[in-house]
Amino acid sequence: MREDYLKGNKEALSSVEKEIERALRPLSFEDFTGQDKVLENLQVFVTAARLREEALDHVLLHGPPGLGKTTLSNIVANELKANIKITSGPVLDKPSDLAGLLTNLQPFDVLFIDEIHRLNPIVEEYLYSAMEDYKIDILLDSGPNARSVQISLNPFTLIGATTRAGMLTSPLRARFGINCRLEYYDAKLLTNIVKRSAQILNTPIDDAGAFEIARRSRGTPRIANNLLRRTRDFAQVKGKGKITIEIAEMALQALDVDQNGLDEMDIRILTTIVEKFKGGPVGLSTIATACGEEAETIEEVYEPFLIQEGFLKRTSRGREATERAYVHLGIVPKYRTGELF
Ligand SMILES: Nc1ncnc2c1ncn2[C@@H]1O[C@H](COP(=O)(O)OP(=O)(O)OP(=O)(O)O)[C@@H](O)[C@H]1O
Ligand SMILES: [Mg+2]
Repeated sequence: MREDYLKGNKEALSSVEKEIERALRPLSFEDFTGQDKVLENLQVFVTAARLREEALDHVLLHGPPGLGKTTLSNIVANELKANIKITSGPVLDKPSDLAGLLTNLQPFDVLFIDEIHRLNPIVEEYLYSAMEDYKIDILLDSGPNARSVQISLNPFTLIGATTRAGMLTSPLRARFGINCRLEYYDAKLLTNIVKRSAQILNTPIDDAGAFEIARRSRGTPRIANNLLRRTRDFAQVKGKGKITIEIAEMALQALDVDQNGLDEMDIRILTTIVEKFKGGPVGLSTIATACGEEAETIEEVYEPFLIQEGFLKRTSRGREATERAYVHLGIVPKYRTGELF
């Protein structure tokens, strides 16, 4: 389930879990932990827009899954005291789908388009004039009577979220006045997030227990919250209800989350590169086939964290396992001779 969820397949969640996720989601800038720079900037831009009684400039949020893009979009709308309409790239099939949403926006509303890199090119082009001049062309009638009329929209803010900023076309990217990249969270920030969530879930937790979950959550609040919920189960069934370091360690081991927070697929990727491809360099699609995972998921979900933590290197010739990966896997680099790392 966790992989499904990380892939962005939110349908993989049961309704109870969706409910919990909603309860854990921060609603104001104040509630939101971390991403200080992004937050400070957004706060200034939101305040300025409100003072001038203008729509906030369009915002692009990008970064790996589960770091808070959707959460922040909702917060921005809240702080603007505006409504938010939520949709996603793959859902907007044709320009008329988008026109329907745009024409229903009230002044200064937020339109949130998730997975904006997956917009159909025709819809994307249609979005350009809406973003630039708050105007769109609508086609009336069809056949010989067809004519298009231009209509004005209320000023609005588009917030686009993507895990793949590199896949955005440059004309679309250029139309966002505010561009924010979310980074992985350090263990200290995640500890605060875990404690806050535990409090909302009415689960007692001590500092060491919270830190243990935090440092093994791949720098990602969504994973931290998921691990917290699973650990809570262990605390209830195997302990006395409180999450301690012993309970956290037991739960994380049972969940196959290792000491560095790497999970089974992370390990499979590293082991494959080391054992089947002599440590690399090896191409992404080859790794994907060997691991039985989609290349896109590896690139989007697993690789950024493995690179950031120094287990993997991306070179022009492909992916390479680093010395840290060998050490972590407990494997001596027997294939490599001469210039080691
Ligand atoms: N800074 C934060 N403080 C507290 N909780 C957070 C924070 N960021 C994210 N979360 C929690 O993590 C969960 C995932 O966040 P969110 O859905 O916003 O991620 P996302 O970046 O939109 O992910 P995806 O790319 O998969 O859509 C949320 O339910 C929220 O509760
Ligand atoms: Mg999201």
